[in-house]
Amino acid sequence: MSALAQPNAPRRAVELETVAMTKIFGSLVALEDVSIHVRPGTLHALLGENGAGKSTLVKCIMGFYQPTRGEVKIDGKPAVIATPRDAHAHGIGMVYQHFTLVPSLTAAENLVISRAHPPAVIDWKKEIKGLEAFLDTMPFKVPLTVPVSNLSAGEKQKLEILKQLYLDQRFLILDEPTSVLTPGEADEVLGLLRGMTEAGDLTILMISHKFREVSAYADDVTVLRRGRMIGGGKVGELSVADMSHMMIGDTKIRERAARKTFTDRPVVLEIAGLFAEDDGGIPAVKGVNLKIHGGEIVGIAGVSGNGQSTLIEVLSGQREPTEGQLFIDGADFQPVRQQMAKFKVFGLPEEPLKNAAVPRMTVAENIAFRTFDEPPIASRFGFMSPKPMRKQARDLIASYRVKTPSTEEPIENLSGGNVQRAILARELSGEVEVLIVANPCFGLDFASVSEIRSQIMDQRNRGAAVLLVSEDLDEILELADRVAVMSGGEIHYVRPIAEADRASVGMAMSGH
Ligand SMILES: Nc1ncnc2c1ncn2[C@@H]1O[C@H](COP(=O)(O)OP(=O)(O)OP(=O)(O)O)[C@@H](O)[C@H]1O
Repeated sequence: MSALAQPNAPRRAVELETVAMTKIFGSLVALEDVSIHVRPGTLHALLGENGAGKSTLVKCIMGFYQPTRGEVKIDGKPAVIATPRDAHAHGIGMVYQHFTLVPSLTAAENLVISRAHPPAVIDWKKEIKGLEAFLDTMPFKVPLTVPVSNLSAGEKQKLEILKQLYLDQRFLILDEPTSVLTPGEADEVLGLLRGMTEAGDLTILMISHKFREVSAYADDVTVLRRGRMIGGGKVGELSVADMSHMMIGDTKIRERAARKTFTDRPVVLEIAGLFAEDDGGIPAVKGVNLKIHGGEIVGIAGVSGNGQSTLIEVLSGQREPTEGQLFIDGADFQPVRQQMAKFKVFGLPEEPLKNAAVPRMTVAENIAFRTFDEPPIASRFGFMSPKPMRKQARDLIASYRVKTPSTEEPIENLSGGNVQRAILARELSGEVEVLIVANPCFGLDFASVSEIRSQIMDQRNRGAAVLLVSEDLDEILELADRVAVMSGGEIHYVRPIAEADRASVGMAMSGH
């Protein structure tokens, strides 16, 4: 039945259970006998370290994967979910970490085309009226007639959620829904969703790595570890320490080294008068000048979509600038492989599986990628030598706690967080003079966040010049020596960390 067919009789919150859900990939048991019960009208958090099986569980619920064993029950009855379409028919929808809206279309257009059977000829007057009536029943509002590309990240995320509600999905799976939002937006969105669950209009299963949000907004929690359900219960009866212990057991979290003081810090990386365009040929970086010293972390804060991605693409050689120059130690620098090796430039771009890995190649090959033509991996005659390569990969996998069945697994089969760890292992393990990282902890569990931030600080303390682009203001305030804010493709605000407070950085982020 279409969403608009019964505008006055929306579905109520759905109850969902998984019964002994098991998923085996080759020799890897990704999920084993996981039985969770998500009560109707509750917000249920799903916690677990990277690779614990959270995505596999929700993909089985959504019909992207067929479980090896086990079943899904909806409102107490076994449900056949062979495809995502079946899941939608049962009222189950999913909101992903990344946006799925068409940027050039308006919110209204996006909503109408998302219907399973949009009309061949659309009566926009009638549709807008219908949409306004629908929005009146919702706790969120978004502008209907503005192209989605002009909406803020918070508005886009609200629209993604609204789209599911418009399609009458009453069980929403949210995959780290707040990772692209500012803390204020995150509280607003979660608060409104919580209101809907309390009213009995919606049930939510939320994958999260943020204890603060779980404690503040979730009713119940389930914790997965190595594919098994390790614990859970009512959030009100569990402390953060209880939940983190369930997630990682007795694994020790590495303490961050203190910030070393340097007496002399020469300029290492200089960005001079840089201009660049985005994919659509629109100016995205407009005259950026920045000098980064050895032993210094400069954090670039900003709301996503203000030119940071384009800047990172230029610095990592993925995009040609239209104007401007880069220097390292005063010498002209072109970000091509040979010069990156010469100047010891390393980094982590956004979406590392796409931009920093060869998805079908093995974990060992991907970890060796930057060093495959150097001894001991390359032999004297230039052939790759698999034994030292595997040994090096095994050592790095162990020290960066990358979860993979073996060094020979295609890297695309690793969980998102583990791909990130594998690439960081490759990039941080050598001698680094310049480190350029974009959202290095995006999607990582708390133990890995702590580990990766420690590694970044270690490189700084060893004298590397670090450019850290992050949408997470807390990350910047925690790591950076200086804060720069990028807004509308320009950098106007640059302050030493001691003079930067959250309010003034926030103002600069919003373009003031
Ligand atoms: N298509 C696949 N083929 C082989 N192994 C897979 C596949 N998908 C997932 N895995 C493995 O299953 C395990 C669980 O992965 P999953 O993506 O469910 O973890 P996760 O808890 O969602 O992690 P993250 O927080 O990093 O997203 C991992 O070891 C992963 O490598």
